Amino acid sequence: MYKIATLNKISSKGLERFSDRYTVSDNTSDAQGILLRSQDMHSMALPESLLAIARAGAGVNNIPVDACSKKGIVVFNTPGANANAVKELVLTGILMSARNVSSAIAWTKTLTEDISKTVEKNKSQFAGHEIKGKVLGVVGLGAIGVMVANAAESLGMHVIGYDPYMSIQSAHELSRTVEVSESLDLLLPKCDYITIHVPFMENTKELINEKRFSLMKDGVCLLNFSRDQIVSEADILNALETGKVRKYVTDFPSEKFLCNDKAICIPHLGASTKESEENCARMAVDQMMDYLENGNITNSVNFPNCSLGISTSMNRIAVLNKNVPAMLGKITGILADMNINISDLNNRSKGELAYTLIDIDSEVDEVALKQALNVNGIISVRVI
Ligand SMILES: NC(=O)c1ccc[n+]([C@@H]2O[C@H](COP(=O)([O-])OP(=O)(O)OC[C@H]3O[C@@H](n4cnc5c(N)ncnc54)[C@H](O)[C@@H]3O)[C@@H](O)[C@H]2O)c1
Ligand SMILES: O=C(O)CC[C@@H](O)C(=O)O
Repeated sequence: MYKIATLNKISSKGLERFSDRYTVSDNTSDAQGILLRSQDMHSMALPESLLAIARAGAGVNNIPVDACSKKGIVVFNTPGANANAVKELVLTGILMSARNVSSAIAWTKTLTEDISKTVEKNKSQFAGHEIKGKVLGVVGLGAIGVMVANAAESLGMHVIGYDPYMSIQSAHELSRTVEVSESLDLLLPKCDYITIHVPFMENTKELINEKRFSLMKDGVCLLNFSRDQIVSEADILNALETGKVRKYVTDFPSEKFLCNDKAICIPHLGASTKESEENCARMAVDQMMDYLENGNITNSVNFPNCSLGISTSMNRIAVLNKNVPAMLGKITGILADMNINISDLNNRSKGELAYTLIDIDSEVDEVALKQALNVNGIISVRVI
């Protein structure tokens, strides 16, 4: 039996995929797997039993990924599974800002009498502009950025994108007519709207700051559906105050934005659609089960993708190790010394980490194997 703990509400469309070999609860003690959405795990003690964490979503900044790598805990996310939901809310944000929708609705709700006359007399204060022909800058051309760029183009916007690490898949999916900028600083002065779609990491912390605001057009609209700390709070508040930024549409409200008329605050709803929650949950559960039952890794953010398909051999050995020279030779040498015959093997690396899956046709003494493989560079060993 495998024990799975959920830290957030995970769609039943995902949870129902667990077979009767699994129990699911919110109790993390003795859990082999954790499923979560945005719950912050940084101050949580990781149970010794934990083998994998699956984030039903894209961002993993709520998970202590480095600590997990050291302990041999594989961290998964669900790339692209919620991208369409975010794209639709970003377009909503652009249109709401262009047509002053949120302030207009708030004003309309204050009306008490003679409503149609008052509306016609005063509506001009909320007159907006069309987005057709306006320039949109998309920072980060991953799953969400590419969808936003393509959709905005089809609404008549001219789109400029920037992503120094764009994947082949994104390059393939991005509309040919989207202009690709060589640098962020060259993109900023050209845009009427700028939308951020990069992950939150050390090098994207306050990516949008005072210096970057100074490069933008006066009256630009900034949209942040990525993470709060990618935009400097003090600097965006100042930019709203001076009028450099006309509107800030954010999925990450804080006290200071709630009382600012120029901020359109959304309560982290980017991924909150039935479809997206189901997609993320299905993908997270499938990846978790394939890892626990077969040792296969798909869409991990710390360990490499590696598969030997469904396990049909007598035993499968899964070794998480450091990506240093001679590891594979060491592992296979130890198996040879134990008179274990290898029938299939896959070894993959990603940055400083590597993973080796080995199918064997014989029984194995798990305790003796783990003892023999307790050598420098090996993080963990599992017999499946
Ligand atoms: N609001 C929400 O509910 C919601 C939902 C999903 C994702 N997100 C956030 O959006 C982020 C992006 O999601 P995604 O699914 O598109 O992820 P993704 O990994 O597909 O795309 C991120 C892109 O950013 C690029 N990038 C990284 N650093 C960059 C930099 N300095 N400048 C420009 N580009 C850079 C990467 O190369 C990648 O192509 C997530 O990490 C998450 O924080 C929020
Ligand atoms: O789970 C959510 O609601 C938000 C997910 C989102 O922030 C993500 O990074 O995928």
